[in-house]
Amino acid sequence: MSYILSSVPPQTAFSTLIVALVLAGVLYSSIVGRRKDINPPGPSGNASRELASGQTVAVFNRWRKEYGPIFSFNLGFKKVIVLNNAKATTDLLVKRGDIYSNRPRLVVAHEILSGSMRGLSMQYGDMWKKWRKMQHAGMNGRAALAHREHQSLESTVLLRDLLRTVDVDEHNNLLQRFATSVVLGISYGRRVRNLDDEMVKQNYMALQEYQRANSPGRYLVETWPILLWLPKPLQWFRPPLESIRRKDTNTYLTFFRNVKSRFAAGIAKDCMAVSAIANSKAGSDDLSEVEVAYALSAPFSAGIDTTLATLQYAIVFALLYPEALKKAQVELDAVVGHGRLPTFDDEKSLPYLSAFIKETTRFRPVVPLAVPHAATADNVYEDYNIRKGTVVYGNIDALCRDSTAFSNPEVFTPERFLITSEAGQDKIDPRYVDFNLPFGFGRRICPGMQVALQSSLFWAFDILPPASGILPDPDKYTNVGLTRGPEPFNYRVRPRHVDVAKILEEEGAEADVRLKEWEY
Ligand code: HEM
Repeated sequence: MSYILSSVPPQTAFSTLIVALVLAGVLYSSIVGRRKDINPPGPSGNASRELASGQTVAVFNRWRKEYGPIFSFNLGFKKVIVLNNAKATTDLLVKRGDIYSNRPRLVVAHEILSGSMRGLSMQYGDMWKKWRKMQHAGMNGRAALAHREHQSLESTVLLRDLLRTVDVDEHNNLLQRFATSVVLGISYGRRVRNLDDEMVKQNYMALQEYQRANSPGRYLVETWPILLWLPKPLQWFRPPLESIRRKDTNTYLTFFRNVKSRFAAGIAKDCMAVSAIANSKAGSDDLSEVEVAYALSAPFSAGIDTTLATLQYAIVFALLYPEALKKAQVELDAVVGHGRLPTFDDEKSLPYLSAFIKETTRFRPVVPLAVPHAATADNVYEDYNIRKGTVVYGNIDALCRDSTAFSNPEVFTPERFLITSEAGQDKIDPRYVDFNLPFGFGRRICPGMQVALQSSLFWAFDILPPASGILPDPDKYTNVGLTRGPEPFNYRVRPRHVDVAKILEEEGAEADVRLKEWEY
């Protein structure tokens, strides 16, 4: 998932001229009596340099200790506010969803390169609402049943292949292939057999261009959108970006039209593309064909790194907390037994396992700062006047470590999510019942959060330290845009009982055949 912090203003004579214009604007607004800016405390000056280290989470957490739960700073000409407690994030990002559901403006990556069609960075408004409706329709209801079937089959193949493979690098490829296939199954009803797949490569290419276009300081127009007032032929930055856009558009349209042909032939699997085709009404003001084609790429940009990192953390915590893994396995043995793989229907009977997964997402949230929101109107909160256009981060990492919400937050404790009985009364903190904090806030909350994580890994395998005995350090991260995962680590898997290999080989062979329905 990518949404990089904004760009650094360059020091040129031209910028001096613009500064003069901006100052004139500020002077004008103070003369006409605008409410005085009162910002939360924070570091002075332009914070770009400090944030350029790429250690944004660590820097934010340091500033939180220094300036308090709501702090602010300047990034170029942008004002940024970071919310670090549950009250402020709920008050603003959830309860004032009508004001705080926008995204910061991305002139190059979103507007020019993507024709304003990428939902993740889309401004809040009618088009985003249609985009979001399409995401929901494609992930829930009838489509969800097809996703579950596809995901279960892929999961069986994954376990079988993990068992056959000793090399940990190869394990990571298998996990990544699994996450990629699940996500492309959601968008296009299509399976990915290996990571050299053309659809995967082309999607990655488009994503890399988007990330490159987002690199801080790369484009003057990002800091000075006033350059968009130049006649188009004079906008020197535009032609290469538009050429990439034509290529991306072509790629996405080809993917979508492929599903359309399969739909017409009656052979398309249920997926987001199919639900978009089925729900579109001639002559309506729905998303256009090209907008739908772009919308179908959203799960690829937002769903793969996040799913993969969560799976990797589940393995890390199984290694670091073997007693928690053991409890999950005792539960699996009691509910599922040794004779078959777990299914989605077992989920409700596996509370400890589901608590383990929740705790995994809390203990090291994989999108630690969510995706930045932005305010669409001036408003007052506590003692502060927050201006329209202010960028607002909900610091998920800090919220998940808040000791007023989670007792002993630095200890991995799935039990906190279990219902306990005290004096004959069932007890659970209501905040934990639908725990979705790692998935963001309010109207922008992750639409893919129902894409369930797999339970069968722990059914099949004991997760063991490598021969070297070196365990992973959960505080060493690999960052990909706004997503983070653990640094590469070693481990071994060992089948838990005599029947595992036989079941995985048999069910794996059957899954290979059934998955052909998703192959094209
Ligand atoms: C464990 C896995 C995942 C985590 C932790 C996660 C987390 C997040 C977070 C924190 C946000 C930002 C919410 C905000 O702005 O407040 C987000 C947005 C989003 N996620 Fe996920 N996500 C996960 C998996 C997925 C999957 C599997 C998909 C798709 C199949 C997906 C699709 C999206 C999309 C499209 C958005 C943008 C929503 C918008 O801007 O309206 N995510 N996710």
